[in-house]
Amino acid sequence: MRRQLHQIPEPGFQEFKTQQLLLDHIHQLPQDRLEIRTWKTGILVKVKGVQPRLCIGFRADMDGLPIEEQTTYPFRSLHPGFMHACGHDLHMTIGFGLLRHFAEHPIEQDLLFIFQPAEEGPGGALPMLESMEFQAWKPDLLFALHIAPEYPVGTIATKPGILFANTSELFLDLTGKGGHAAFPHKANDMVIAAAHLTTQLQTIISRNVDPLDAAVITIGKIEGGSKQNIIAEHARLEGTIRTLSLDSMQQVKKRIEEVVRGIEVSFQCSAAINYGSNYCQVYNQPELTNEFMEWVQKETDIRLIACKEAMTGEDFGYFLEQVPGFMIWLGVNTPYSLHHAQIEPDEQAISIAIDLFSRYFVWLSSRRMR
Ligand SMILES: CC(=O)N[C@@H](CCC[C@H](N)C(=O)O)C(=O)O
Repeated sequence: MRRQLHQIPEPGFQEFKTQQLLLDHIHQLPQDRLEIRTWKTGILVKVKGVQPRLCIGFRADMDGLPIEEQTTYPFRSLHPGFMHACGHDLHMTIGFGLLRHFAEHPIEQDLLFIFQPAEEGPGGALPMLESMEFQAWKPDLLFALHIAPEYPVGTIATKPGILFANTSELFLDLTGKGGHAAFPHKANDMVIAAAHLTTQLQTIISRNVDPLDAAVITIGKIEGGSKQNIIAEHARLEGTIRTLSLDSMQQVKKRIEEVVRGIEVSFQCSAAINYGSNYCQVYNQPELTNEFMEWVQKETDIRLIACKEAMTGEDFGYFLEQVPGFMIWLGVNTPYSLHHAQIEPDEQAISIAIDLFSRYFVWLSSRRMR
């Protein structure tokens, strides 16, 4: 299933084939305890418990990334320019594996499996959370995982409290006066303005943010100009801001606005700032997370790492604002990072995660019954 999903990566809110493939598999399961709803390109599946007193949820994200795949896989992406380079194909397969397990072996409690679109952007969690479909089935506890290239298979990592950062997308459009390459004094070159802006943005991190309160600005894409001998009238920078505190997010945005105003003056151009979508931090409910970490150490052979927080973003944070739960990293042992065209996560991690969460849900279910 992971390999089928890997071949059809789709951008956020366009996960049509992904949704259909998941639905085809879900419809093949024993249906007597299942209730299935779709929401946009997402899916919610409830597994009715034997004597339910609460509902335990698991969320998997569904979208791919605009990356041209360069893996050695025989099952490479069939969608040119798109790739599952953030492990959502594994996340969905693990979600489905858990769903299949509990459709065949129901437990006391109700379970909710959430297949959520658009995690990479513009963010499916918040609108899904607000939807009638989700609110009608809102779980009492909710869990998720994310693959971690740097950890060996058989390892998980997590921590109570903040796990992932606050994020904001960043889009900057610079407009000046184009012209002939030979007459720079008669134009306002937006390639030069973009180059200065890119480096000045980094001084916000190094000079304006408390070094003990981590923040990141990454410009991942620059576009500008149309030909080598034409001075560019327009340039566009696309990036993302990450901060551990909301105060730093506000401070960074304020400084970006000041730096951009300076660029307008020094390069005699106009600039537009758009912050795109924002995600709140992923905050693991401390009691539940500590309890889970103790349980893993006592009851499983999994190697547990008490990790530090990371500057990754995840719209799962919005779910955790409303429902207690946590997220963990799942070791998949690959030398390439998330969002890299050559990432090849070890598929053995899939069954390890299914086994881990199925045992945890059974334990949680009987424990919460007492
Ligand atoms: C786990 C992961 O890689 N998540 C993404 C979330 C992206 C949020 C948004 N589109 C942004 O770029 O700010 C990440 O890049 O951390």
